[in-house]
Amino acid sequence: MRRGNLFVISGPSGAGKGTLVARLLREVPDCWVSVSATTRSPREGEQEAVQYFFKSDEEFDALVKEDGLLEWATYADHRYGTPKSAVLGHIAQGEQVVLEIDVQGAFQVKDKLPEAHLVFIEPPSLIVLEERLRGRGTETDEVIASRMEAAQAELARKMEYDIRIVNDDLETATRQLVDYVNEKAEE
Ligand SMILES: Nc1nc2c(ncn2[C@@H]2O[C@H](COP(=O)(O)OP(=O)(O)O)[C@@H](O)[C@H]2O)c(=O)[nH]1
Ligand SMILES: Nc1ncnc2c1ncn2[C@@H]1O[C@H](COP(=O)(O)OP(=O)(O)O)[C@@H](O)[C@H]1O
Repeated sequence: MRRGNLFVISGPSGAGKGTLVARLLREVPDCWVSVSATTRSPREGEQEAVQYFFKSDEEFDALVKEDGLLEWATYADHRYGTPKSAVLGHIAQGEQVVLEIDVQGAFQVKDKLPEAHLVFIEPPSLIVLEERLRGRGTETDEVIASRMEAAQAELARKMEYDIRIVNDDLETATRQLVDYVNEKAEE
């Protein structure tokens, strides 16, 4: 059994985090991805406890109050947080635990668990990022504008991460992510 590790994956909305994490899961058998709690509404096709645990504001308040979250942050008018006990349990079982969370949350995790490995997924350019967000077809123009604004602030912190992966060619980016996780798991 390999030693358990924590990987935090951040990057602007539309950079390809979800796509890369899905591919990582297929390639690394001892990998487990945390499901976050959020106050945003489900998108078409999203299911409770699969993409997120969808919460009302009151339910999210209760999670914060009972110290049930490893970290939480407000992103584009909604709150998102990582359920703590599942994450710690899976690391203790020797798994490669992945959090797909925003930049604010990533540094909260690093403060609490300094051994966490921070991975930043970069788009090839802001133009490509906007094309991908539009191409995904899940957000209104207003939401896309607010995510493009958030992207600038996120990209400004990329040098604080342990590794940056530019998601231009999907195969190349997948390989870089899989190799990084396997390398750390074997250290
Ligand atoms: N801090 C924090 N951020 C999260 C969490 N879950 C998701 N996020 C981030 O919230 C942002 C918006 O996520 P989402 O609404 O699913 O949009 P998407 O990333 O464009 O698919 C992204 O940057 C996610 O990485 C969490 O538990 N904590
Ligand atoms: N390397 C890539 N080349 C082209 N399109 C991509 C690439 N990676 C992801 N995409 C597409 O870009 C969109 C955003 O990707 P997604 O994984 O949802 O981003 P995020 O989770 O970071 O918000 C999706 O439609 C996805 O299929």
